[in-house]
Amino acid sequence: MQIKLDNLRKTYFSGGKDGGRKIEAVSGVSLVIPENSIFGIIGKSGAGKSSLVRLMSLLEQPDSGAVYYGKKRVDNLTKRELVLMRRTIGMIFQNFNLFSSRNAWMNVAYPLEICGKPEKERRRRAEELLDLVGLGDRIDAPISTLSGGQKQRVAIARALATNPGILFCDEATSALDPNTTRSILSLIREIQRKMNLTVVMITHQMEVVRDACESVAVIDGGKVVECGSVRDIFANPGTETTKEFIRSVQNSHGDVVQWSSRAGAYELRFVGSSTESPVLSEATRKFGVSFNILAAGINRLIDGEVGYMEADISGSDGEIDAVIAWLNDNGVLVQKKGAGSFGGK
Ligand SMILES: Nc1ncnc2c1ncn2[C@@H]1O[C@H](COP(=O)(O)OP(=O)(O)OP(=O)(O)O)[C@@H](O)[C@H]1O
Repeated sequence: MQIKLDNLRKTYFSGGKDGGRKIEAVSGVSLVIPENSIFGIIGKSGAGKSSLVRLMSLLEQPDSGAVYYGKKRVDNLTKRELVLMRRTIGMIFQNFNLFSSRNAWMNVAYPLEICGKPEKERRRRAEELLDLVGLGDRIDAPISTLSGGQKQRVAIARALATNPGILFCDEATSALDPNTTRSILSLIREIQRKMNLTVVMITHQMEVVRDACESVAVIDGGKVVECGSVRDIFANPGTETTKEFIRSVQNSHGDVVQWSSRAGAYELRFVGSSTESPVLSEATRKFGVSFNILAAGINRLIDGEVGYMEADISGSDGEIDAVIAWLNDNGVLVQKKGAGSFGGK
């Protein structure tokens, strides 16, 4: 199901409405999240992610603006309509929110209990879902005996119990180690494909966006500051906030190898077929310039790769201008360091 947000606003008052400080947590957010895809919403602490997800998942009403699931407006439902609509949404959280007094299958079956399904049916569905998330052999396990990754698998199974069309993942991997994070992200991708879900991943980790999402919105100060395909955003980040997020993943996994303490004067990004052709040697031959490469690396995204390089370019001003124009035409985005974004975005 497509999700559309139309100019959403939400203000909170810290310390009470009278005389308290006014905080515009969500400040005019409009987004279209395509159905049957994985969409990331990334922002730093305090950017407004949790406030936004509460509005999108109908846990809170906006002060103004509208939320649509498909063609239906859903931010102004009656209590009864809301109960039914909530069954079309699954949610998972950073701290799993499982009942420690119930074992694995009883946690998964909980939403079905609320819907009044008989025990036999609840058990059968819970078994099927625990199997799907790789815990078919831990159906009766007490929650306290499960690892963090296994707990999140139980939470995913529970979120899917009512067969929702939308899955919200609110910092779902933030409490997990890198290997477990990768396995949970790959499970979410597998489930998304199998069940044709629209998945919204709220996160502060660019790894999550890089490893799981097709599109992403970057939020800052309650506003969307940048939105697009993950590939375009990695290739050509338009804001300092996005650049910082990208730098954080380039450094954390050693994706960029830097063999000089000195930064190169130019940043080059290779997208699509330019990652596979010898463009730099061709550029050297054609324009008589030379490249001194100081750092390079690659980001592997779910639908391709974006190469990154820092280099000095030697030649006359005219030669350098000509080679940059030629590289741009051949799928390599070039930017003088510290000169804003590529392509004048
Ligand atoms: N219920 C509330 N009452 C008062 N202020 C709130 C409330 N919820 C959020 N805020 C404020 O709104 C702003 C955005 O907070 P929010 O929790 O949405 O950000 P976030 O991006 O999810 O941050 P984090 O990653 O740290 O959870 C913050 O200044 C926060 O203090």
